[in-house]
Amino acid sequence: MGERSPPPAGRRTRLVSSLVLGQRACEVALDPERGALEWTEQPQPRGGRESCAVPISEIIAVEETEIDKKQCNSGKWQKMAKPHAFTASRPKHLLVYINPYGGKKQGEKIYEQKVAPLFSLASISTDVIVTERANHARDNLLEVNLEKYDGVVCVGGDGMFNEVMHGLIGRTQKDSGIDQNNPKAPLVQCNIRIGIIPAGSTDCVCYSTVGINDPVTSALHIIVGDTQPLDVSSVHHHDTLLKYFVSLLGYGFYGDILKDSEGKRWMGPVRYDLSGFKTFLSHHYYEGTISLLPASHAVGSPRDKKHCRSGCHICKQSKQRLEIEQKKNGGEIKGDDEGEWKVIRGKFLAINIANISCACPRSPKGLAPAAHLADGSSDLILVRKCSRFNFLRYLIRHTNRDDQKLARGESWPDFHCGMKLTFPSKNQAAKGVTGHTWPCTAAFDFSFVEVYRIKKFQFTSKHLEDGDCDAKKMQKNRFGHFCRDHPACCCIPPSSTWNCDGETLDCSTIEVTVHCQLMKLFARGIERNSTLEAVQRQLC
Ligand SMILES: CCCCCCCCCCCCC/C=C/[C@@H](O)[C@H](COP(=O)(O)O)NC(=O)CCCCCCCCCCCCCCC
Ligand SMILES: Nc1ncnc2c1ncn2[C@@H]1O[C@H](COP(=O)(O)OP(=O)(O)O)[C@@H](O)[C@H]1O
Ligand SMILES: [Ca+2]
Repeated sequence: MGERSPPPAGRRTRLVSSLVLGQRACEVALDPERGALEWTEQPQPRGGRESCAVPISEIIAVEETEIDKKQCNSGKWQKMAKPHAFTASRPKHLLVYINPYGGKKQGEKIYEQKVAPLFSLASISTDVIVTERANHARDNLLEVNLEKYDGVVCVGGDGMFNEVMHGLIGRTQKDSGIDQNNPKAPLVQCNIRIGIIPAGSTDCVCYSTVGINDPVTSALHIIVGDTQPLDVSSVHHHDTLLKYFVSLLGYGFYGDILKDSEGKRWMGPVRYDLSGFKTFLSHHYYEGTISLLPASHAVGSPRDKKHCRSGCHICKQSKQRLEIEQKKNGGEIKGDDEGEWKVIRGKFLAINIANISCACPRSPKGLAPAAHLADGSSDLILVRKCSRFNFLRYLIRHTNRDDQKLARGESWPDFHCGMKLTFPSKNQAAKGVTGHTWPCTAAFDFSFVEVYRIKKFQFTSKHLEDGDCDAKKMQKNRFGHFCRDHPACCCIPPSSTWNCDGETLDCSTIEVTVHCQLMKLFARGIERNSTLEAVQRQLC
């Protein structure tokens, strides 16, 4: 570095130099206008030169090599004094919790092999705690001195993330004198960021906020200090806080899968498939009453085709709204009870509340593809009693992967309804073919599925409304032939359990409130795949 080309009038100096990358000579430029480091290969004899650029804010470390090998330590790269000081928002000290039993039990290995070397390269110091029991991380966070850390990292799945989040939310409310058991209490935002290194069974929070469950990608988001605000919902039973959740609160299908899978943890992530198959066959439905308060402030609907992406303007609007409200109320965020409650009674196979899309490798678009990470609302999905065949059609639509790249002339089979999506070849395009019909793959396009964007929710199971279990009915159901609706089982379970970020809740009667942007993650949301989204827009 060092050579200067004269700056054009009104522009800042562009530093240009030559660099040897392996055997190839490159021209390297530091462009202050674009805030990027660019390098271009010197033209090859047979033509063609490749150009690359990296934003300065995303450079992890700068290292120097000595030209005179005698002077250097066996030719090793030398670290500069402050290689991490590229932007102010980068963490320098992190507190790391590893669940050694999450997912395929690879948490410690993933951290040691893939993450720790990157943290060290970026000069991040860490205190690492390998958990010894469930709730170890949560309890530790309630008393540890957090002031010395710039963030907390959890290595594990959604359950582990949920635990760390409880520790931080609990700590923040305790320090501010807020009673978490009061469902109407204005909660105080947590300013310390959480980074998730995926090493669990579903990794839905990581996948939905980063776009992939890859430990290295997550580590890089932590290192460069990305910030992604996140909605959190609280679940109360009368005046007792049961839990907070970020991904899914599910009753019926997902509650039953979780309950069944609890004893199969030794199997690892496959436990969910096995319990899923079993739960699918049992085909239980549950009766109850739902009350919901629509998210009148929310822009958009659960059926939108425009999904929450990096820099989402809907989430930005929510942030502005929140800041105005905080200024008005002296820093507090008051619960918003405005609007008219809607009451729905019925028999449901599944009641799902998704705070975020709930995208994960099993369902790349998620249960609620249009849900936003930080808009202060959740998407409520009600799947009413229907045939097994229809429920299977609904489930299969979640496996849709239409966010993958498609090359010209390539198609991918849509086994859901027997149609194929094809990106037109150049010849076809020249003849005006824009692509085959976009298949009808929305999981919500069924008469037995309803969706709502909500800010509050209540549920009471029918058997509790009726004054609990009718003894005669329960006795009758001991004999399979009395069980008309469930020929394959010997009793109708009166109620299911709630699956709350992968943990079961003991109460079925609950009250849910969405807390806009209560947490912050080291992430930046899912980045746009411009090529693909352009194709989709063309075809739709
Ligand atoms: C026929 C195939 C149908 C596949 C349907 C896939 C839908 C997947 C939706 C997943 C939503 C996940 C929401 C996130 C929940 C997590 O927070 C939570 C905790 O995660 P952690 O273990 O990492 O701590 N994970 C879970 O609750 C697990 C959800 C289990 C989803 C597996 C569902 C498999 C269903 C298989 C049905 C088989 C039907 C076969 C019929 C012939
Ligand atoms: N050392 C430990 N022993 C047992 N359970 C633990 C330990 N550390 C964390 N847990 C609990 O394990 C549960 C599941 O962890 P998670 O990392 O989400 O794995 P998975 O994705 O496989 O469910 C969480 O609820 C967490 O509280
Ligand atoms: Ca949301």
